[in-house]
Amino acid sequence: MMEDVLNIKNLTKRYNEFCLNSISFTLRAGRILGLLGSNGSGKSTIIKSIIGLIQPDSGEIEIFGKSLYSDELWIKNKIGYVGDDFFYPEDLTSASLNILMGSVYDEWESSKFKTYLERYNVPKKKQIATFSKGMKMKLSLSVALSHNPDLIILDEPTEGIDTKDRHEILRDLEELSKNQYKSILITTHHISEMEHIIDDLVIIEQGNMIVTIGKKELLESRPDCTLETIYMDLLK
Ligand SMILES: Nc1ncnc2c1ncn2[C@@H]1O[C@H](COP(=O)(O)OP(=O)(O)OP(=O)(O)O)[C@@H](O)[C@H]1O
Repeated sequence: MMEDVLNIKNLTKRYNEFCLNSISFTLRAGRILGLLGSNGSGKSTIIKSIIGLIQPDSGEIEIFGKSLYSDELWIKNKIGYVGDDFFYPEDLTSASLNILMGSVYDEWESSKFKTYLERYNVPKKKQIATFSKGMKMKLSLSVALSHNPDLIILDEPTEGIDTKDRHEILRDLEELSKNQYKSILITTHHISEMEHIIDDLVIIEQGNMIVTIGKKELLESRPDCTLETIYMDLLK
């Protein structure tokens, strides 16, 4: 039986006019799960709840069979996260960040970080404060992939990144899941670009769960359609 890496049960969070309404899904080991939904449907709210950046009103979040709050430090080491929030000290360079991260993460791999910086064309000696949006995203991704996380959580990780590097990143994610058995939760608005790497889907709309399903099963239900077409139809 495949191991459950992430188990979300009845996750609920209410803001004034928005309600994330009892969301449940599972991410299994070695799989890539695409979390899809329109702008404002609640994807980042789910992701920020999983990594503990926001406090949900109710529901359960289990990571590797443990409650999110039971062993926060252990779980933080196990998760690589990239989102629109940038946490790193901007007066540093990528090279000095490499040293700092060695004291933050138990399994920091300095040489792996250097390899990612080179592969994604991230400057090493430039001050992070002067980085472009795309450079910051690629730096966050390089950090997230360099401390040996078993669960990788990516909130629109290819936003603002040029075509060549986007393809490089998608290839790396596929390799991490297929060859290294890492589990990946990813949100995107670029379904056709991600289609080939995604194994499972969770589709939400206005805070409500539409479907959680395997990609293969979904494509087989509409043999002549692309994932994007099926997705658009589901939102109607
Ligand atoms: N701190 C907050 N206070 C009040 N409302 C919020 C807050 N954060 C998010 N929301 C609202 O919650 C809803 C869901 O937002 P969320 O960022 O989760 O959507 P999303 O699916 O990630 O959107 P996008 O695709 O545009 O990134 C939106 O209506 C948003 O305005």
